[in-house]
Amino acid sequence: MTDTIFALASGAGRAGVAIVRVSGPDAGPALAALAGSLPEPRRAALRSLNARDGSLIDRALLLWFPAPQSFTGEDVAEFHVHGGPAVIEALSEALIAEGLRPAEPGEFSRRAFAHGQMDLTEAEGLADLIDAETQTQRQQALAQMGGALGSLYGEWRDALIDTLAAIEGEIDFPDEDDVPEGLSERAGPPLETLCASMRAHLADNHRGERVRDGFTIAVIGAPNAGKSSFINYMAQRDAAIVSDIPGTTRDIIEVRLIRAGFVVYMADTAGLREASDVIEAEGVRRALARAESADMRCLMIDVSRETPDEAAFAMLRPGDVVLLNKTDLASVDAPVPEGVAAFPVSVKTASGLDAFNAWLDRELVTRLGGAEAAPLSRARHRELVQRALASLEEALSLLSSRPELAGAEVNRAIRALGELTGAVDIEDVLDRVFSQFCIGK
Ligand SMILES: Nc1nc2c(ncn2[C@@H]2O[C@H](COP(=O)(O)OP(=O)(O)OP(=O)(O)O)[C@@H](O)[C@H]2O)c(=O)[nH]1
Ligand SMILES: [K+]
Ligand SMILES: [Mg+2]
Repeated sequence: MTDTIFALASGAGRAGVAIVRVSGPDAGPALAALAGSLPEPRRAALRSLNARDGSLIDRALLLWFPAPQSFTGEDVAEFHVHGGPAVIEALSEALIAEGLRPAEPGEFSRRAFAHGQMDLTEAEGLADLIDAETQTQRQQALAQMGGALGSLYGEWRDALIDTLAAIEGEIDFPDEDDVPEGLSERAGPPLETLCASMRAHLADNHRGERVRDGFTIAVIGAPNAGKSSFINYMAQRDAAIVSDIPGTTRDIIEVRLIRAGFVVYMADTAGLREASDVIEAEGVRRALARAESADMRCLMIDVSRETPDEAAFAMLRPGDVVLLNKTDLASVDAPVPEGVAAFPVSVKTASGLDAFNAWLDRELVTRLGGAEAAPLSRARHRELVQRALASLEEALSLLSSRPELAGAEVNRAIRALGELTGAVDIEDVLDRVFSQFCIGK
């Protein structure tokens, strides 16, 4: 017997209205117990809510969605009450008295998924939409919630099931005359086509994941170059300690920015030099690791003290940027590596920073923008598509020599695609996906 669950579906805190959502077989009886009787399905009704002892909880607007026409596919009731913490507490107590229990994170969406109201990628899109803080995140989440990604993966999976049938037919009823060439001719081209589609799907420069999770920039350079001063300027607050003592920053200090409609995480790092103690050495190690993993490196150079050198530039990749800082103290005309942008700036006077910011915004739009929302938005999707692709490449190489092994590889790919949409029921995958939701979703 399924539990009946409830949760605050609107935001916590004081508000004009709070919505408490209930889902499960006892939703109707609980609603009737509190409101006196069930309102008409899908029509708002204003009623008094009373606790078991007859005391008034609140006057509320009620909605009753009998299964299956509801968000979860179960019987669902919605209580629109006044949004004070005491009202919500009293209503929660009354619902618990009716035998209901508070929902776990993501439990409503998980039930919707279990009742076929949405596939896994759509559920993820819904979670992303609720978390969306930028317009690009919102557009991407809406596209995914609309089923764009799920239907693509579903089409791939259907095509593979057909191909698998062809391969298995060949294994079970080998035609002496045309094995193995016949199979390669029939199953080869569709597999090649699918591999090409998957490769194209993966070759998106991680655009969707960057939009969803943020674009990362590591600010690196020698001690006292002005990295922390720069981070503070970008964040418009004193996020990192600035001092004239070289080696001030040891830990990585990350600030979150919204630029050109994209979430950007900019990391201040320890100045790079021969460390004077173990703590600084750890700071330098972390700085180098962050520089390695970031989407962009921003090398800061104090032009009043250093001439830019090969060793510092060696950390940069095309698309990275050099800030030639402290131009209020000295002027500079240094060559930078091919493909790397450079800006003479003074963090102290803010000179040159507008030009840098304009460049950064343009870069973000070029790298992450696009006429259409990127379909692939999570590392989970990328890993599974990669897994499916690897199996299909293996299958292609085995098709003519070992069709039964090729069939097993195609099966693996089908399973990976099934994991993407939730077509194959894997409890731990579902646990992982839905536990990232917050309560009330
Ligand atoms: N004149 C001048 N001084 C600057 C400028 N930018 C930063 N400074 C100064 O340079 C010194 C070092 O600045 P920080 O921001 O702490 O440098 P950092 O690169 O973070 O240093 P570490 O954390 O020690 O690696 C401070 O005294 C800053 O006030 C600038 O554009 N012009
Ligand atoms: K410093
Ligand atoms: Mg610093």
